[in-house]
Amino acid sequence: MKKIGILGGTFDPPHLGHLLIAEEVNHKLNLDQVWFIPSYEPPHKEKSNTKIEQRIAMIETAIKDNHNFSLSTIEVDRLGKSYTFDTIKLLKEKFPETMFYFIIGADMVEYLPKWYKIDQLTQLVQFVGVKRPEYKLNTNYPVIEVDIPVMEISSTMIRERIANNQSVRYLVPSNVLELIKEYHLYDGS
Ligand SMILES: Nc1ncnc2c1ncn2[C@@H]1O[C@H](COP(=O)(O)OP(=O)(O)OP(=O)(O)O)[C@@H](O)[C@H]1O
Ligand SMILES: O=C(O)c1ccc[n+]([C@@H]2O[C@H](COP(=O)([O-])O)[C@@H](O)[C@H]2O)c1
Repeated sequence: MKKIGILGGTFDPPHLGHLLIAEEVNHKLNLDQVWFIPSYEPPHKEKSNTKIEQRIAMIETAIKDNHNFSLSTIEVDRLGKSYTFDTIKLLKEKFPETMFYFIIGADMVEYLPKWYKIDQLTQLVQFVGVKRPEYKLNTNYPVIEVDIPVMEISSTMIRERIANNQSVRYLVPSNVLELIKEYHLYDGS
């Protein structure tokens, strides 16, 4: 049976935290691949101001040098709110022989009780939780913990630093930074 990790997210923009958690989980759980799945419309937060094409382009460039990583546009193709239950159901139909591991940071672990059809979802997918500053990983839901070097990086932090004219070098991959500049993202222009 194939083992595929999924990192779902808004990726506005993708940063080194995303890449490191995908890499660590991929290695520690011996996965075949990790698929990055950008949400079209996040289920629980404001729709991103960044065009979906630009979020996709940033993910593609961020992951292109890692042959274990790939992009899936399954949620973008579906449009509407991107509930994980709908995505996993579709993936299980398309790939019945694959075991899916859904990777989430501790902020999302804390939020699990509010996920759409969470009790059914935990029957379909194995959640994998990773530490994140200021959030707790302990939960009553079945979540495997994978140890990672904890990183205080978020997309919010990247957007705020750019808006305040601070450097984000070494917080996002350099090719993502080039795209951020090309698209004039987050700088108020
Ligand atoms: N530094 C990090 N450490 C651990 N998990 C992270 C980190 N950054 C993001 N994640 C996890 O990656 C997934 C996708 O995150 P997302 O794309 O929303 O980024 P974010 O940094 O949380 O964004 P924002 O600040 O805009 O809310 C989520 O499960 C989130 O918990
Ligand atoms: O399905 C839900 O109810 C649900 C609620 C919160 C988050 N998620 C998913 O969790 C992933 C991380 O969310 P986010 O907002 O941090 O990008 C992303 O794939 C979301 O679609 C899913």
